[in-house]
Amino acid sequence: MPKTAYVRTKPHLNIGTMGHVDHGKTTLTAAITKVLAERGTGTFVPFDRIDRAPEEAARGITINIAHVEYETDTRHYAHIDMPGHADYVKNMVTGAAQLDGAILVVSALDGIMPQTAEHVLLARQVGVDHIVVALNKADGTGDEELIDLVELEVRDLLTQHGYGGDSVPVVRVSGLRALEGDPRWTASVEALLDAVDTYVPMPERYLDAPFLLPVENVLTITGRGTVVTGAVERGTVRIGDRVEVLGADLESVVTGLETFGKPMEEAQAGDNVALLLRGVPRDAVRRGHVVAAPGSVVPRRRFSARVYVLSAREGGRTTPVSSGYRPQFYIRTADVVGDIDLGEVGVARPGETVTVNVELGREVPLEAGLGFAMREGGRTVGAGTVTAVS
Ligand SMILES: Nc1nc2c(ncn2[C@@H]2O[C@H](COP(=O)(O)OP(=O)(O)OP(=O)(O)O)[C@@H](O)[C@H]2O)c(=O)[nH]1
Ligand SMILES: [Mg+2]
Repeated sequence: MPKTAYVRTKPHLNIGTMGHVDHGKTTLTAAITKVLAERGTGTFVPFDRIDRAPEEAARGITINIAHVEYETDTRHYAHIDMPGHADYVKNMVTGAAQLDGAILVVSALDGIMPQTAEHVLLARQVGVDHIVVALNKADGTGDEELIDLVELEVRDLLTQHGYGGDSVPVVRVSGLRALEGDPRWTASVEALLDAVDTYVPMPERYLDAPFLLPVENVLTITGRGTVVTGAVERGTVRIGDRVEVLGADLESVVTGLETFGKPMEEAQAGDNVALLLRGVPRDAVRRGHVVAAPGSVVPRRRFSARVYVLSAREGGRTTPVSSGYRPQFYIRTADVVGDIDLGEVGVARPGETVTVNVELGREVPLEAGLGFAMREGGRTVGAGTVTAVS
């Protein structure tokens, strides 16, 4: 049976759930789909369809990012549910790099925890401009004053990272009770969705720019070929278009185009899509590669940047970094090692902001203004913005 084509009736945005492990992101994601399925604008995706890898089920945590799709009255959303566990921050960054807005899930019982703060910092760095807060597990405490304190704490954290914490919507919800169908908490999830609809603006989409898509994932469809997925950063692409895969150093032709299993004629900036690429071996393409209009971007290795070195209190290093330091750089969906040159200053202490020159281990598409995070040994050690590419 032919699949039903995607019909673009509402503006499309990419959002997602982030926050500390076990604060209820996946439960809330399932609850959102349930509430909207009951309204008739979505399909219910149960918890175990979101955390569906055997290891996720066994350990009771999210490891991989998962995508679900739904509509509110005014918008079509792709929603990425991200892992909160400290070991999978890498996957969280890949998810966050595709978002137009994020739902920060904070357990009202626990308040801010290390990955709450780390995710806010990383979201800021990879270009998420709007956050809505879900104070989750609000069913679990009879103490409203305690929740008030958590709310103040979260607003403060957001302000520290440039999100204007005073004006960010903070909605008290219970994903679990909403999932169980409790009317009070179903209403709380509806209130959260209304906040997302009204607070997260439709971003400017650069439709006229040359096509560019950072690769999030690579799959094989037996008998058809290699598929890459991700959110289109700019431009448009149609079946039959020639594209270049930067990182794999090959050219190909788009022979299929889908969003959430629905075929489309043309994908445009913001769309979360799967591209079928002709003649591309599965092993040639990886997360972090970039699919682009041929010749439209020249990948580079060297750039200068302003970098903030996280303090120990923020989970960063306790000792200074000096020239020759080689952390991993998280740029769009890529993570690539890079060598830091601090010039005459020579060292940077935790808590300082410095100008650095970087030489990456491989070429990636770079441009001034691009944000990135630096990580080492499983923790985030710095956050920066590209100032010039050389
Ligand atoms: N009381 C209460 N418990 C909740 C609520 N939401 C989630 N939980 C419970 O909290 C635990 C963790 O929920 P998850 O949804 O897996 O949390 P998560 O944030 O997705 O966890 P990671 O993805 O591993 O970071 C589960 O036992 C849930 O049943 C809620 O609103 N109220
Ligand atoms: Mg989860």
